[in-house]
Amino acid sequence: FNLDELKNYIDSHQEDYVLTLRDWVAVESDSSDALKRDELMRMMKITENKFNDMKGHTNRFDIGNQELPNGQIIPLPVVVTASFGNDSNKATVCIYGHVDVQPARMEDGWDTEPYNLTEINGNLYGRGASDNKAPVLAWIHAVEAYQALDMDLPVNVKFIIEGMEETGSNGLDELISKQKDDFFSDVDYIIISDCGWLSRKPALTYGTRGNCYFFAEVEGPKQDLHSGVYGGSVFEPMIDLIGLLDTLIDSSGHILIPGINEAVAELTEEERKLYEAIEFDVENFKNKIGTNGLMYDTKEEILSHRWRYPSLSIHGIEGAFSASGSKTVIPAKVTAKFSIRQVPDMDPPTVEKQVTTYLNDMFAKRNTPNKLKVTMIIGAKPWLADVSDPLYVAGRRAVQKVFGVEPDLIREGGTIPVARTFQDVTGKSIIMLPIGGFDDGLHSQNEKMSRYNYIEGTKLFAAYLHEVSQINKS
Ligand SMILES: NCC(=O)N[C@@H](Cc1c[nH]cn1)C(=O)O
Ligand SMILES: [Zn+2]
Ligand SMILES: [Zn+2]
Repeated sequence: FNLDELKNYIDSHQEDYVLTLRDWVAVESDSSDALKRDELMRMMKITENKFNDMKGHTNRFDIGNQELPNGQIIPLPVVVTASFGNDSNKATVCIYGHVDVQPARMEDGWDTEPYNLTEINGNLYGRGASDNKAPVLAWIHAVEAYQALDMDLPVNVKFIIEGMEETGSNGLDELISKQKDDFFSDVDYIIISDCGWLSRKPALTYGTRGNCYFFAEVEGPKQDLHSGVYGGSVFEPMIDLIGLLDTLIDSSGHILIPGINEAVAELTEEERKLYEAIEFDVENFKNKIGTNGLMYDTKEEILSHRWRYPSLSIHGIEGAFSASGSKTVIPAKVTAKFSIRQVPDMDPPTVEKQVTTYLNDMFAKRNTPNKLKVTMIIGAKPWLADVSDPLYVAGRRAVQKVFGVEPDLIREGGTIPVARTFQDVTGKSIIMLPIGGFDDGLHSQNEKMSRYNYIEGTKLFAAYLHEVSQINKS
């Protein structure tokens, strides 16, 4: 095994890698927008074609349809799998990734066209650049490098790539269960690279939060009303909804729904010490966000509230007047979107009951004739791994060989819904091996992937395949 040869090959092909990323970012594979579904399908086809070009054994799984909140039925994008090698003397890794993206429009405040990959000062700006197109491509390029150099792949490599991650991985759980004794039968290890470092230092991620995502719809009069003509005599849906939202959380971030905080696993002294060792600059974090203050002062408090406590966020209100100008309207029907990040030992079905019961009780107290409908549209569980697992030992070795440092062991505040499913259904060890930067702006304006992280990340993945092959050999 000659890592230097692989590193040199990757360095000398970096322009090709950037061009491929440019092609992938140009596809508006936004899974949350039904109007972009054709683009998403095209992205799945591009992914499949790429694997076919590499002579992988590919498969496309139809996972059915999606029913939109308005009742419309649209097809879900296929899930693409590919296999490289099936030597029974080698371990088999399965790499999971997604090629759908969050929405992005120039009007949101991007400095460059979100779907036109633009390089500025070593950063590659574009929607989906870091989440998750560059990491998926880095894995593909790592395999391609072995192939191009005629080096035997140290492990058999399988890929499973989906197109609905950003909206909760619809249909994927069922597919994984169905494929347990088929596609997953020979898989030894699962690798996910859908997250980022915490600082400039490489990291290995051993936990993610889950997410319960709710719609709360308040419906009143049969149509929008003039606030001068009707204001003061009707119960306004928006006032009911805002009042209701105000009962969810207090100004210090304490969630007010009974049962939520009580379910959270106790913080142990051992776990608290883990946070102490991590490199994390609170001032830098604050400045990067561009805020004047944070809810907590210390590194330990901030990290634990990002990773191991639940948080409740209110995302928006559909049906509310939000355009520029000053329309004097009373909206007839409004739907709030909010979510609660899940941590051990919370349980999404229980959270669904707690939230629904609480909101219905609070709504009843308002004595309004309007109607409330609460729906949980995503119920993803948290995931936690054992950092002493050999996959993490291999991760440390690979990081040492490529970056020459010890990685931070971190958790992720975001959610990768499928992580827990992989764990529960396959029972295999899972590692999250991130290559994204701490400041990549995932889901935000000006998302980027640095050229450095993209290229060094490709080397890390190439090195990691070798390190995994060494498990159980020493
Ligand atoms: N890169 C992972 C990611 O961003 N995941 C989404 C998934 C999700 C959770 N609820 C709705 N979508 C995230 O927001 O964490
Ligand atoms: Zn992602
Ligand atoms: Zn995402």
